[in-house]
Amino acid sequence: MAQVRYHLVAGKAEAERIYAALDAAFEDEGAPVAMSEVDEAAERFEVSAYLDVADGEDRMRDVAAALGRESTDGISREDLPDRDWMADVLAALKPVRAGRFIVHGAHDRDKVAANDLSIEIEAGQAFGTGHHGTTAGCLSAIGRIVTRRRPRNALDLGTGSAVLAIGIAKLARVPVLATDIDPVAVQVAAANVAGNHVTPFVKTAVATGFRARAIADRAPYDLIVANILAGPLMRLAPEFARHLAWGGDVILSGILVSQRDRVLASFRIQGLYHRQTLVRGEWVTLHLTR
Ligand SMILES: C[S@@+](CC[C@H](N)C(=O)[O-])C[C@H]1O[C@@H](n2cnc3c(N)ncnc32)[C@H](O)[C@@H]1O
Repeated sequence: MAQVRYHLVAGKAEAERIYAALDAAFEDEGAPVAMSEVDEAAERFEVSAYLDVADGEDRMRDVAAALGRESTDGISREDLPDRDWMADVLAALKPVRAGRFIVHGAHDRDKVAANDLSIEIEAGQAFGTGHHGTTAGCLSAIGRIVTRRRPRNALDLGTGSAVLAIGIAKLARVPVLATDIDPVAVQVAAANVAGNHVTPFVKTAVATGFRARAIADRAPYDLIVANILAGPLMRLAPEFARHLAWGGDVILSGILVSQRDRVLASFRIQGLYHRQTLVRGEWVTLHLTR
C-alpha cells in the first residue's frame, strides 16, 4: 500500500466546493484532504487528497467520481515517497535539534554536548528521526510541557522509531507506553528504547488506535502524544478524551496547516481545549488540555 496525492487547482469558490466534495467522499477511509493557496495574486488554490492505493492501482477515477465528473482532466497525481526511500534520504542527514533535544545517528555521537538531551536513532524502517517537521514539533512541545509539569504516566500513540517516547522518558523519567499499528515499527521502537537505555521506563506494544489491552491497563494518561494524520486523529478524538486524566496534556501532529481548525473542532467537542500551535513548514503541532 502506498500513498498518492491527487491534486487540482481552481479559483477560491470552486476550490472550496472541491475540498468539501473530496472531504465528504473520503472521510470514511480517514484520507486527509488539504487546501492551500498557490497563487495569491490570482487567488488560485490547490486541493489535495492523500489516498492509500494498492500497488499498481490508480484512484484517479474515484477522485473524478467524487467531484461528479466523468473526465479526469485537470486532476494530477503525485506518488509520495515510501518509507525505504525516505530512510535512504534521512540516513544522509545531520543531527537535528528540537527544543531541548538533539536527535542523531550513532556516527554523530561526538556532536552531543554535555547538557544536551540526546536521542540516538538510526534511519531505518520506522518513521521518526527528528528531521520531519511533525517529529521536531512534538519534541519541542514535549520539552516545553514536561519541563513545566512532569507527567506521571504517558502514552506515545503511533510511536514509529519511539523517538518521542524516548524523549519523554529521558526528560521526565516516568513510565511511557509506546504503541504502533505496524509490528515492524514496534520492533524498531523496542530496539531504539534499549539502545537509548530507557528500557525501565518505556514499554512497547502493537495497537491500532486505542484498541489494545496494554493501553486500557495503564489508563488514564496525563500526557498523550500522537503524531499520526489528521483523519485518524479526528476519528480517535473521543478515545483521547476517554483515556486522558483530568488536567492532562495532549500533543497532536501529522496535521497540515489547512487541517488545524477541523482537528481542533473535533477535540473541542470532547472537552479538550487548544493551548498552543507550533508551525513547522506546512505542518502544525497542537497542544491541548482538558
Ligand atoms: C508520522 S509517524 C510518527 C512516528 C513518531 N511518533 C514521530 O513523531 O516521528 C506515524 C506512525 O503512526 C503509526 N500509525 C498510523 N496510524 C495509526 C493508528 N491508527 N494507530 C496506531 N499507530 C498508527 C504509523 O505506523 C507510524 O509509525
